[in-house]
Amino acid sequence: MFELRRVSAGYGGHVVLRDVTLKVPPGSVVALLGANGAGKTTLLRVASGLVRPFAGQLLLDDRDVTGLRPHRLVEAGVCHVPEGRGVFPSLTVRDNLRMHCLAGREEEMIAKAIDIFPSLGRRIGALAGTMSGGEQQMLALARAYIQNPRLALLDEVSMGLAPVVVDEIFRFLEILAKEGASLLLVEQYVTRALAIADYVYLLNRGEVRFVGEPDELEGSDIFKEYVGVEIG
Ligand SMILES: Nc1ncnc2c1ncn2[C@@H]1O[C@H](COP(=O)(O)OP(=O)(O)OP(=O)(O)O)[C@@H](O)[C@H]1O
Repeated sequence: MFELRRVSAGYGGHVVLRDVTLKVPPGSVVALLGANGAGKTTLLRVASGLVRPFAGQLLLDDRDVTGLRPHRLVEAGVCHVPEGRGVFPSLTVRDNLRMHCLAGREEEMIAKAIDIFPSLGRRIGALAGTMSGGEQQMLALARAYIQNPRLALLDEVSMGLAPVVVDEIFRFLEILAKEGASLLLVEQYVTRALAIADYVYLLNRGEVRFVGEPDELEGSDIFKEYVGVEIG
């Protein structure tokens, strides 16, 4: 179980998250929804150790991991696929993948990446920056996948991509979850996120306004109230 317990966080003196409690049970998919600026990206940054909370705790299997450096959280199985992907454009696909491989297991782990996204195999020697947005996103996801994450933090991973690529990415997310990873998913395609989610959190101005199962949200006006549009 991964948990943010009563977390407040932000940047400098600017408070973005206020007293946020959020739980990601083992093997579950949690969708984190909210309007632009609600604090979703900040919450993922807190979860991966990039932003240190002002108050509150991060717990991983009841162990207090608050204040651990990001690489320690990676070692504990927390993988962050950030907004903007974070791939290195001037490195090849192979070298982007190699940076996330364990010593001595490079070939096996790269094969695993190609197996899940065959198009990466066809571009293995290409510079990442020369690939399409969809291929770069697949590379970012493959880097997380080959590390066998226990918790994947996924920030708008389908943003700006063609529908056929979005389909492939959602198929991948289902495989990732079936293989046992927990997912914390920030996603603009709300209906698609709800279709694979076990639980939903709705964030508004840095506070949690709703926690429940997707069915409960679909039947209520609360999404429209805080996000300003109907679910769709
Ligand atoms: N590095 C930063 N320094 C200062 N303020 C920031 C920084 N990043 C985000 N903010 C502010 O924090 C607030 C929440 O931003 P955040 O990106 O977490 O929201 P979000 O829900 O992910 O929004 P979006 O859907 O637009 O990405 C906003 O007011 C934003 O301007």
